[in-house]
Amino acid sequence: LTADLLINDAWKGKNFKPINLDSRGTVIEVGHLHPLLKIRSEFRKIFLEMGFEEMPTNNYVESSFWNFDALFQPQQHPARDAHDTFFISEPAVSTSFPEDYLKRVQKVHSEGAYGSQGYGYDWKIEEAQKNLLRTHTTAVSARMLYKLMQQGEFQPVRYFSIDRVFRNETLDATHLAEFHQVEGVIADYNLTLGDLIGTLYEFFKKLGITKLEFKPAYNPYTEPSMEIFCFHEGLGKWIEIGNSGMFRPEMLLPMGLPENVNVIAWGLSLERPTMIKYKLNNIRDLVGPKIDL
Ligand SMILES: COC[C@@H]1[C@H](c2ccc(C#Cc3ccccc3)cc2)[C@@H]2CN(C(=O)Nc3ccc(OC4CC4)cc3)C[C@@H](O)[C@@H](O)CN12
Repeated sequence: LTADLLINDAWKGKNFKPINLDSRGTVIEVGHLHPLLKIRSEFRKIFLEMGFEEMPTNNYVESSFWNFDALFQPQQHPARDAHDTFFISEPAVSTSFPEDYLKRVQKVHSEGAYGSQGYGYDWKIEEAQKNLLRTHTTAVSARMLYKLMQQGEFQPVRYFSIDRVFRNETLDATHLAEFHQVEGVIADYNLTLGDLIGTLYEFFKKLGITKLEFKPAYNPYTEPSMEIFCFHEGLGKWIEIGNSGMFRPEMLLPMGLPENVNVIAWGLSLERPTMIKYKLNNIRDLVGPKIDL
């Protein structure tokens, strides 16, 4: 039956086969959501359910100041080396920083402050000005905590972010030069390590993970720090599922946060849970060019 047959009633002389109401429509090849984006939506839903506000992470290029110095990460730390970090040649530097805050950061690194002896090195602004591809979304968490105190009186907040970070690492089956970091941050009065552990139990329970173990770890910007492990029933073994800690006073006090405010935070990647859920062994099956070698 066509439009022409309908126009001049020619259809009336034609024999049509009976309509088969049980037949299925033509299958139309449609698009699919990328697995990473599906898992990202799952994490976003969990954070929103827990009362977290999403941080603005749309700046892949960051200054060394916000990516490292603001986090009390010393300028000679190996992670700030070109072997681990992608530095940007154009624009090579950022030059506008909050003057008084920058001075407090310089002091806490070089001479020490707030009861901390600092690192005792000659802190250089040129090092802090170097632009890079952010190595963690914790740079955004630092910006948000500083901004919080610029808006007036401290108030408790819960922030989260899920976005790309870049590390100049050796590539292998499970590591690319970039991955998506998932990060949760809670700032409130008198938070303890118990609050961090309780929050982690609540967060991972929503992922169906209940058997957690914590191992002491080290991060330049958190003390204490803990690696997070879970017993994965499907894999039948303990696996590392993230890292966490309490931001150091040397990071928080220069921002102007009150002494009785603590900030707990944790991070994990988006790729690892996605690869496990979709039973992928090579990260290139998840991202990157489809090259059949
Ligand atoms: C250079 O590697 C960094 C990345 C990535 C990572 C590590 C640490 C942080 C962090 C942090 C942090 C700490 C303190 C304060 C703020 C942020 C973020 C991402 C994962 C972190 N990891 C990781 O995601 N593992 C993971 C997470 C979830 C998961 O779900 C399955 C259903 C059960 C499975 C696995 C652990 C390892 O994969 C690790 O080898 C690789 N890590």
